[in-house]
Amino acid sequence: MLLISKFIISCSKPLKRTYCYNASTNHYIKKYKMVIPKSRENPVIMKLESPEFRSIFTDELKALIDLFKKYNYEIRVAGGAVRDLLMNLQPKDLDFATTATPTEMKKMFETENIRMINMNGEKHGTITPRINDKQNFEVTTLRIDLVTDGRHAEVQFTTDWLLDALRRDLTINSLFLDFDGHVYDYFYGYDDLKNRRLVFVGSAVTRIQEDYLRILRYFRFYGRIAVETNKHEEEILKAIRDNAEGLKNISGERMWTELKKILEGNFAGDLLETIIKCGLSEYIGLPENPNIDELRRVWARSKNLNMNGITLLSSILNHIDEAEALHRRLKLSTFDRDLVFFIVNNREPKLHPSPLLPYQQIVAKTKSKPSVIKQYVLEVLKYNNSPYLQEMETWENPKFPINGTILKEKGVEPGKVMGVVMQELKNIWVDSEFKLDVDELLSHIPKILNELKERKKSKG
Ligand SMILES: Nc1ccn([C@@H]2O[C@H](COP(=O)(O)OP(=O)(O)OP(=O)(O)O)[C@@H](O)[C@H]2O)c(=O)n1
Ligand SMILES: [Mg+2]
Repeated sequence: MLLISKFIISCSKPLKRTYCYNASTNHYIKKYKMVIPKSRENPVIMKLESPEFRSIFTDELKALIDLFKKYNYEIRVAGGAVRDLLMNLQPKDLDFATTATPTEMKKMFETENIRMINMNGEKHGTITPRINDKQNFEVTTLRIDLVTDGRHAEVQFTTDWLLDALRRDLTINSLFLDFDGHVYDYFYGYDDLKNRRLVFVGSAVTRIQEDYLRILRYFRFYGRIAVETNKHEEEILKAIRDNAEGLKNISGERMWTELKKILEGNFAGDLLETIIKCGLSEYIGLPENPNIDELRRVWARSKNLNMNGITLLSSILNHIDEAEALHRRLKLSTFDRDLVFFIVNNREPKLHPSPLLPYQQIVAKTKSKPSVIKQYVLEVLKYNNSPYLQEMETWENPKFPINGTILKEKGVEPGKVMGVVMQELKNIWVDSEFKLDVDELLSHIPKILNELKERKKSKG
C-alpha cells in the first residue's frame, strides 16, 4: 500500500522544512525528525570538464543516460566517484543515484528489454542494468535511512537530492555530478576536499551509529585525503571512542577490507596507533597490549617500502596466539593468514654469514608454492628494512637437478615413496647450499629408502 507520510525536518538553519513522501514501506512513520546541517542554497558549485570526466562516457553509459532522459527520471554520478574525479583521479567504480524508484526502474528496463543482474540490492534501492551485454551500472534510488541498527538500514525512497546527500558518511563523499559536468555539493564537501579536511556530514555520532564500519572508513579516507598525519577533529575522535563497541557486530571480512586499505595507505603507522588509542582493538581482533614500540620502529624504518598491510600489522603482535586471534576475528584470506604467521615466526633477523641464505633455503624447501613463500620472505625483509631486500627480489630459486625420470631409472618406485625420496633429496641439496650435484645426491637414496623401511616397520 502506498502511504503519504509527513516528515518534519528541523534544520540547524532557522528555516524549518516539512517534507512529504510516498512511503512504500510496511511502516507508517508519523513523524521523522532529522537535523539538516548547514547546507548550500544553490548546490551547483562548478562545471567539471576534465579528461577523467570525459573518459566515463562509454557507449553504454550514453545509452543509460538517454534512457533515463526518455522516461524523465534524473540520474547522476554519486559519492566516491565524484570525489575521485574532483581530485583528477580515474574512479575505480561509478555509483549512480536517481529519482526513479526501483519499481519504476524495473519497469523501464523491462520495457526496453534490458537485462538486470543481482537483484539483492533492490530492497535498498539498487538496480543493476547490464547494457549491451557489456557494462553493468549500479543505480540507486535517492533515499534516507530510517531505522538503522548500525549495519543494515530500513530505507525510505525520496526525490530530494539533499536528503540523499545527508545520509552519506563524509562530506567529501556526499557530492553528485550530472552528465553536463555540474557538481552538486550540499554540505561543503568540495571545500573540505580542497582543504583536505575529513568530516562527517552533520553529526559524527549519528553518521557512525548508522553504520559502525564508518569508523574505519573515516581512517581509510583520512589516509587518502589528508596532508598531515593525525590532525583529527576532536569531536570526531570522541565520537569514534564513544562508539567503538559498535564495531563488535560488523563482519570480520568487511572490517579487514577497510583496515587493509588503511594499513597500505598514507600515515598508516600513525593511524593504526590512533585506532588503538581510540579503543578499537578489542572489537577488531587486535591484541589487548599491542607492541606500540615495535609498530613505531617498523613504521619509521620501513614506511617507504610498500609493505603489505599485514606486515605493518604484524609489528603490534607479541606472539603467535595474537596472530591466531587476529585471524579468528578478521577472517583473513589464506595468503594473508599465512603471511601473518610467517612474519611473526621469522621476523627475528637471522644471523648467518650469507644473510639471505636461510631465507632462500626456506623458499627452496617449501612443498607448496615457492613464489608465495618468496613474497613472504620479501615482506620479512621489508619489516626489518634489510639492506638485502633488492638482492632477494632478483634472486631466483635454483632449479633442483633431480626429477622423477632420474629417480625411476634408479629404481625408486613411483608414487608415495618417490615423493618422500624427492623431498628428502631436496632438503639435503638445499642444506648443502645448493651445491651437491646429481650423483652426489643420488648416493643418498639407499639410506633414505632404508630409513623409510625402518619407519614402516616400527609403525607395525
Ligand atoms: N558505510 C558507507 C558506505 C558508503 N557510503 C556512501 O556510498 C558511497 C559509495 O560507497 P563505496 O563505493 O563503498 O565507497 P567510495 O566512497 O566510492 O570509495 P571507493 O573509492 O573505495 O569505492 C560513498 O561515497 C558514500 O557516499 C556511506 O555513506 N556509508
Ligand atoms: Mg565506490
